Amino acid sequence: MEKDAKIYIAGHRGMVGSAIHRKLQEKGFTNFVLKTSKELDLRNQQAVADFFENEKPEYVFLAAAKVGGIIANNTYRAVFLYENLSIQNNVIHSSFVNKVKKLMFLGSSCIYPKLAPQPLKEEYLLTGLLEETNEPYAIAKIAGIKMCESYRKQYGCDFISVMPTNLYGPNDNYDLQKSHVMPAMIRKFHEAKLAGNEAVTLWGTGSPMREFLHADDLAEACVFLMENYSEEEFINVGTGTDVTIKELAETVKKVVGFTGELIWDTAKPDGTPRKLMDVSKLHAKGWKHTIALEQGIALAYQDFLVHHDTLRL
Ligand SMILES: NC(=O)c1ccc[n+]([C@@H]2O[C@H](COP(=O)([O-])OP(=O)(O)OC[C@H]3O[C@@H](n4cnc5c(N)ncnc54)[C@H](OP(=O)(O)O)[C@@H]3O)[C@@H](O)[C@H]2O)c1
Ligand SMILES: C[C@@H]1O[C@H](OP(=O)(O)OP(=O)(O)OC[C@H]2O[C@@H](n3cnc4c(=O)[nH]c(N)nc43)[C@H](O)[C@@H]2O)[C@@H](O)[C@H](O)[C@@H]1O
Repeated sequence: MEKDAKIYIAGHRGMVGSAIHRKLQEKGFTNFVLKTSKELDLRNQQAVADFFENEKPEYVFLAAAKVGGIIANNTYRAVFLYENLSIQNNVIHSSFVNKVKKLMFLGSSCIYPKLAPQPLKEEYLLTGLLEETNEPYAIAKIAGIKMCESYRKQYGCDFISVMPTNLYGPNDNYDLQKSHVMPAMIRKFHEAKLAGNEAVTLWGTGSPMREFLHADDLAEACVFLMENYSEEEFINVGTGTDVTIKELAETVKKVVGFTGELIWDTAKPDGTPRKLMDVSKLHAKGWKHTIALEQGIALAYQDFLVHHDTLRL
């Protein structure tokens, strides 16, 4: 990517899009096209077609999506399927029509079968049944992977897909009904500490295992892969290590400084028992994460405190 190349970051106000924007600026890129969902609703096919025809971006990071934690995915199943399919279909097809030089589609580790062997190798895609709570979202993400693969095969487009593991960091969503586990824990422990509560209630049994990558690490990987990866097969992005949700809770509790008890609400779903990424392909390409989990949680908590008034709560 040339330093003055015209870059469109779809979803630049979200956690991932804003991290990619910061990383590109840090690396000296200057020419961005940025639109909020109010300015350009990516579900609207004609609006997206007009935008690409007028702006002619050269590079596209597709980080706009309907995103949420386990309960949001399970509750708004139709919304997650319809909106994600619409957004990605419109952006990927318009990128083809308007001869975008390169596009990156962001998927998620939930594309893998629920009971796939661990760690998850890229070749395990479509080898078994998906986790029930996020099947519609995962189906949309798999369709996005196949869009990029098919546009490359049929039309020769340089469209790549990256599959990030569970993420956290600045600009995360802290709405307790819709968020992922990390922002939920940060907010719950913080508010319980301030209120002097004796216990915090968390979801499920605490036994599932999850891998966590800081959004700034992901953004660095995305810029690296945009510049160094042009293969048909998608690529996993993660740390290669995971923790139980109980272990995560203990670490977040320590960082936030909450000293009370944990209550596990087992009426809430656990989701996939484990989804640890195999990151050997990414490491072989020359990229490795740098932010350790406890350090990353401290950074995220700091950001939560500083930007509390403007966060999605
Ligand atoms: N968070 C995770 O743990 C995680 C893990 C793996 C993969 N990912 C992937 O990373 C990508 C970004 O996720 P994120 O966590 O950054 O989500 P996020 O913070 O919720 O940001 C999503 C962004 O998408 C934009 N958007 C949503 N609907 C839109 C629409 N109809 N038109 C235009 N823009 C729209 C929103 O723009 P406005 O702010 O302007 O409304 C928002 O800023 C997604 O593809 C997600 O699947 C996330
Ligand atoms: C990355 C995303 O991961 C999502 O799966 P997934 O890791 O289970 O999503 P999370 O919502 O992060 O939940 C991870 C684990 O943490 C538990 N958990 C404990 N307390 C809480 C809490 O207060 N809030 C939340 N949200 N969880 C909590 C939850 O039951 C689950 O076992 C998928 O639904 C998406 O499709 C996407 O792939």
